[in-house]
Amino acid sequence: MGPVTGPGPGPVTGDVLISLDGVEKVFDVRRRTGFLRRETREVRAVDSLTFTVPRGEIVGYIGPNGAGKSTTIKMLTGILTPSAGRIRVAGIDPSRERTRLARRIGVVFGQRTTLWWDLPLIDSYRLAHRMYRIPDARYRENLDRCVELLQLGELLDVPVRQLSLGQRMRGDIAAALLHDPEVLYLDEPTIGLDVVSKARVREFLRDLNAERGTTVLLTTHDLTDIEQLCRRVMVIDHGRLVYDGPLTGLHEVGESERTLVVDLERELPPIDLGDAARVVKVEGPRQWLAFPARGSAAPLVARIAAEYPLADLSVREPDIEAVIARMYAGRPGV
Ligand SMILES: Nc1ncnc2c1ncn2[C@@H]1O[C@H](COP(=O)(O)OP(=O)(O)OP(=O)(O)O)[C@@H](O)[C@H]1O
Repeated sequence: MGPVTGPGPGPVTGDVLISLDGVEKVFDVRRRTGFLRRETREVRAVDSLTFTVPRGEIVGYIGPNGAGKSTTIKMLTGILTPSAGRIRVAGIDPSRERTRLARRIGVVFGQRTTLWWDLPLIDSYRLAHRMYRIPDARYRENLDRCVELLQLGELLDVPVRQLSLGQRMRGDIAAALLHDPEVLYLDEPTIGLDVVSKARVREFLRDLNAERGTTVLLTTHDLTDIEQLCRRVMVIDHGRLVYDGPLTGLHEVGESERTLVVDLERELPPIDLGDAARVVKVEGPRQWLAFPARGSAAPLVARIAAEYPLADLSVREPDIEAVIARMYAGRPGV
């Protein structure tokens, strides 16, 4: 079964920077089944994966734990070789020409750093300067820009191990960009960051994409990252692509619900709006009502205001994790 395709983001017209065609990755996992007996089991981490990403796009790549996201990114960087299928990134077969590809891509793994732990931050950048043979003027320009936009100025002489998580993450993002990569793979770039650091990282990525046209493939469990950065989302589950399209379309596929949070002037029995909405929670004078995401909140608000002593009210957008879960639930066998 192919992925569900949303109504956009429209046909791919720009040049294709990343392409996967029927890509598979199977791991042989050996397991002990007795004193001397071992059994080899196949884990199909990625299965029949086919998609393209045009230059300049920011794509969210999401799915539950163990879905195959990291395996895909490892194949796209050349760390892992596919068991079957064809991958091209900037015209290069990643597993065959990993070193040549390394000059064209940047990678940030949120859960581990590529920076030198005991050295001041600037030393990792100097090493990258030499390793990638970045022309001096370009290195200076890129470094200055990252230092300014990621606010690294006061951190350059601090050993990496002394940086906070958010500071280190900004340091890692800069390290991935000094050699002007055309593609940036980001695996959980905002994990563990506070709200302010998250916002800073997102703003930086938006600017980078707008000004330099850097293509970004973003893996995250923080769906606000996706909402704020990506027009297109790919959802993977059990190694297969199950959705490819805009985020709004994902809501529709998931037939999700929005929530009205209603504060009444006093505690009352659950609000009754018939089939239009249903009460999912009551806590004192506050009630939560779920209604279809596609519907408008306005008539519901009007009815509540007319029939109940209303003190305050707000609308909550669907939790996208829930949308995805619902989507899987509705598609047995994917
Ligand atoms: N080196 C490996 N050897 C054996 N199995 C592996 C290996 N790497 C990944 N897997 C398996 O492949 C499947 C996909 O794993 P992967 O790490 O790609 O998922 P993920 O979507 O990145 O998950 P998460 O969100 O938890 O990081 C899982 O079942 C995992 O156990």
